[in-house]
Amino acid sequence: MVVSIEDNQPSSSNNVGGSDDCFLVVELSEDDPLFEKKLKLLKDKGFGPSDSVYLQKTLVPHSLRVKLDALLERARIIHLNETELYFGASALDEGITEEFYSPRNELEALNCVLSLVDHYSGKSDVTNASLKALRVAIISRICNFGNKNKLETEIVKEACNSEKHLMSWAESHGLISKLQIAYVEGAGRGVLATEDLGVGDIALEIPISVIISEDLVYESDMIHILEKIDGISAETMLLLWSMRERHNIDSKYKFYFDALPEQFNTGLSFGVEATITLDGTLALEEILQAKQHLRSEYDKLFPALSVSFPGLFSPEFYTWEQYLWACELWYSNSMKIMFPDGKLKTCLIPVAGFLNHSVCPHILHYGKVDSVTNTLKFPLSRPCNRGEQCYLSYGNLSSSHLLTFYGFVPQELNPCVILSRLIFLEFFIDIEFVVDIEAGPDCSSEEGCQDSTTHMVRGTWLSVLTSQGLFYYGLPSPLLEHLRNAVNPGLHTMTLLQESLETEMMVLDDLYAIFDGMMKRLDDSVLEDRLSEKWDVQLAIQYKDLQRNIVSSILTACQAGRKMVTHELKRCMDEDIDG
Ligand SMILES: C[S@@+](CC[C@H](N)C(=O)[O-])C[C@H]1O[C@@H](n2cnc3c(N)ncnc32)[C@H](O)[C@@H]1O
Repeated sequence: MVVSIEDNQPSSSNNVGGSDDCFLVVELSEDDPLFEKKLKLLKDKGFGPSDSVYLQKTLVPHSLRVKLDALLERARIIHLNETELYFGASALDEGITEEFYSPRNELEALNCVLSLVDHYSGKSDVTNASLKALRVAIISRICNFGNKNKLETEIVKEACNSEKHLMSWAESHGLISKLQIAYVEGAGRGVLATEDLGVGDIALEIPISVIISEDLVYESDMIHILEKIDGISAETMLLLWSMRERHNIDSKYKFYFDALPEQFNTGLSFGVEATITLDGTLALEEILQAKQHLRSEYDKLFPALSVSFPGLFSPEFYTWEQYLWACELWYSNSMKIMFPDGKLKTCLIPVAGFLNHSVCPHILHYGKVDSVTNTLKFPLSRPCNRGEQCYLSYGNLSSSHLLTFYGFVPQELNPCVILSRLIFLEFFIDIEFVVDIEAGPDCSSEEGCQDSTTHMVRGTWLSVLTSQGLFYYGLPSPLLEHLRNAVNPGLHTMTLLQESLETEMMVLDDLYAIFDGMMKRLDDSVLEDRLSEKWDVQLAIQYKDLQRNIVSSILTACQAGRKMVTHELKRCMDEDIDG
């Protein structure tokens, strides 16, 4: 995505003038992997790939709001990720005017427009008063948005010595932090703002000298053995390096390793009972496959390496359990960082590794080392008040992925927020899951075949109906389209004619059957005292509850749809009889 500014002054022909007037352009980059889909969406809304929004020198508040909305509408589409695009498109196709697609997308869009304004305002010869007013309006929207999506954090206890030592060590290497570590309810450690932080403030600035990257393996005595292993990745080398370094009392990173938990409690460590509890869910397959894959990777390396090089790969440090621990560490704590040499490396980042995940994060833009300061900066995209927990987004990850590799189930958004908006899109990643449905005959011709074979659904909680009433039911259009095509490949336009309605009924019946089968597999055996269960069983129950809620809301949507279609079919037939 490119955000650009058009410096051209308006020509006299378009009847605007004055050297302090300006154009702001939100531009869709042709390099965007989702370019075609976003372009279509932009066009559907009557926009182009790089529309200019003209800003007069001064604007009355109402006009300013209109301009900001115009910029935001485009910026939202340009910043959609694949999942948001999938669901967002359905709402737009059906004429639902959506306030926003997801908290992350809204913050991206607001920050994109903000950077546009800041870039333009930074020009020494610009004295456009509207730019200043626009900036104030954007910041105010960001603050309001953040306040609506605020998550309360319950502090369990202060940081322990291991975390305090890590902080002091990192500071001695140049860390600048406006955050402090604490134990928070439900997420182990987290970080809290030590002062009121505003948009653009740097919450953390981490010198690269404390970052753990593949460079350390290349400098280590292991490298001459590791580089002889056919096809070994930098990540696997790091995994093996960290398994030994963890026990090295002279390690430069001792304070980092000392502050890591003995056990990570992700889905990869689930015991038998928790695994059984997951029966019928999508996460079960993901966990079993991931574990099987890791075990086969381990078996390729061990005990062979320990037998051949016991000095480097001591058997006591390279057990399967310790390998799994290192996998969990890297899956749940690593970040991909771009270094000044242009290389993208998977890294462990002391202190930043205490940032927990949220769908409405404070930090959106990080991940590129500043080549001037040789530091990694974590700037805020929305304010974080003193004492408030500061969050990051771990990315566009499904709930089964979060369970498997991070060991938590995302929390639903506040139900009041949901009800007040009466729309399903906000649920986004929290309740999304993937259903494999056999690909339609035309899928091979479409770009990104994965899209065509994998469909996503999410709970609607409320059945959303469009102004047209039919053919939507709060379910994503790409999924409905796919099923329509499978049921009746010749049918191209949806009308209220009998053939369309019968197709619709079959689609809804198929969907109902799929999800009804899924619901039956998600038995709801109530566990009397959940808190007395082990951590993994509790987590599995939480995940299963979430899945059940989603499936239940989809079944409700299907039922409501079937009722409507039955009604329309009856009307259609009555009209036929009446002639
Ligand atoms: C990068 S670490 C964050 C620091 C971590 N809380 C700790 O105590 O070290 C990622 C881990 O934090 C926990 N976590 C992160 N976000 C969470 C959330 N929203 N809810 C619950 N746990 C979360 C999970 O255990 C996850 O594997």
